[in-house]
Amino acid sequence: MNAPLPPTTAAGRIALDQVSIRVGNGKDAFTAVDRIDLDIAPGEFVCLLGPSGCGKSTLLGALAGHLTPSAGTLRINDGAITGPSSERGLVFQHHTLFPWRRVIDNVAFGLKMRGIKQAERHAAARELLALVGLAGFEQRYPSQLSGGMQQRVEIARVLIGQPRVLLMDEPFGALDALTRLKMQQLLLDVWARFRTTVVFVTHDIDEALFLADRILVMSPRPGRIVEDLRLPFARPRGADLSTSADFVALKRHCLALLHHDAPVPPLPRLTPLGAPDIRTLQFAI
Ligand SMILES: Nc1ncnc2c1ncn2[C@@H]1O[C@H](COP(=O)(O)OP(=O)(O)OP(=O)(O)O)[C@@H](O)[C@H]1O
Repeated sequence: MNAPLPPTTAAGRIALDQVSIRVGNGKDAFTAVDRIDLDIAPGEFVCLLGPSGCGKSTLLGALAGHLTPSAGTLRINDGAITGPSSERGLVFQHHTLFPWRRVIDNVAFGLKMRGIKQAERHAAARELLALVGLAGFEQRYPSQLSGGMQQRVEIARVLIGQPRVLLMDEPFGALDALTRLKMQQLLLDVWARFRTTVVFVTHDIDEALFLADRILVMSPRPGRIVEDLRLPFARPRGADLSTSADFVALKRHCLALLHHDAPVPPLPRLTPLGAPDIRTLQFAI
C-alpha cells in the first residue's frame, strides 16, 4: 500500500459553468441553485456562506455527485462529475460512523473495502487518529466518545481515502462553541498538511472568516453567488484573529450582505497581516 497520507500536491481543481439545480417534483419543482460560475484552485479553502435554504447543501450535493444539475457543467480536474467518487470526501454535521465498530475499524473501513490487509490498514488508521489528536482511543466505540471526538474520527475516516476534495456540510454545527473553535483549529492544521481542496458550508460568518481563503456569499433562494470575497489574513491563524479590526470589518460587511434589507457598507481599507493586500478582495457581482 502507498503511504496513507495524501500527497500535498494532490490536484483538486473544481470548475462550475452556469450550474443550475432544480429540486422537488412536478408543480412543486423549483430552482434551488441558479447559474453558478466558479473556479476553485487546487488546495484552496472555500466557504459557502448564505442564509438557511439558499441552496448551499444542494450545491455541495452536486459536487459530491449525489445530485445532477439541471443545466451547466460541473468538473473536477477536468473530468465531469457523474456520480459519487472516493476522490471527494464528505463530512456532515452528524457523523456516519458504524456504532458497532471500534474507532480504528471505522477509520480503516475504506481500506478494508479496497482489500488492504489488517496490519496495514490499522497502521494507516493509527497515523490519522494521532493526527486528529485521538491516539489512545483506537479501541473505543463511537458512543464512548464526545461529539467533537466523533467528528475527529469522521475526518480521519474520510482522509484515509486520500480525497482530492473535502466537502464539508456544517461539520461543526452540532458542537458546543468551545469544541467548535478547537475543531476549526484542528481542521486548519490538518488542511495545512494535506492541502486538500476544501468546500465548507456554513452560516456562521466567524467560522467562514476564520477558516477560508475565500468566502462565496450566496443570495436567498434561488442561490446565486453574490460576492466572491478573498480574505487577506495570513496563515497560520490563531484565536486572536477574530478580534482584529480587519476581521470585525469583514464580519460587518458579510452581515450586511446576508441581511438583504440593509445597505452593504463599502469595504473598509484593510491592513493585511501579510501579502496579499486589499486588491485581492474581488467581487463577482
Ligand atoms: N429533494 C428536495 N426536494 C424538495 N426541496 C428540496 C430538496 N432539497 C432541498 N430542497 C429545498 O431547496 C432549498 C435549498 O435547500 P438547501 O438544503 O440546499 O439549503 P441550505 O442553504 O443548505 O440550507 P440550511 O443552511 O438551512 O441547511 C430549500 O428550500 C430546501 O427546502
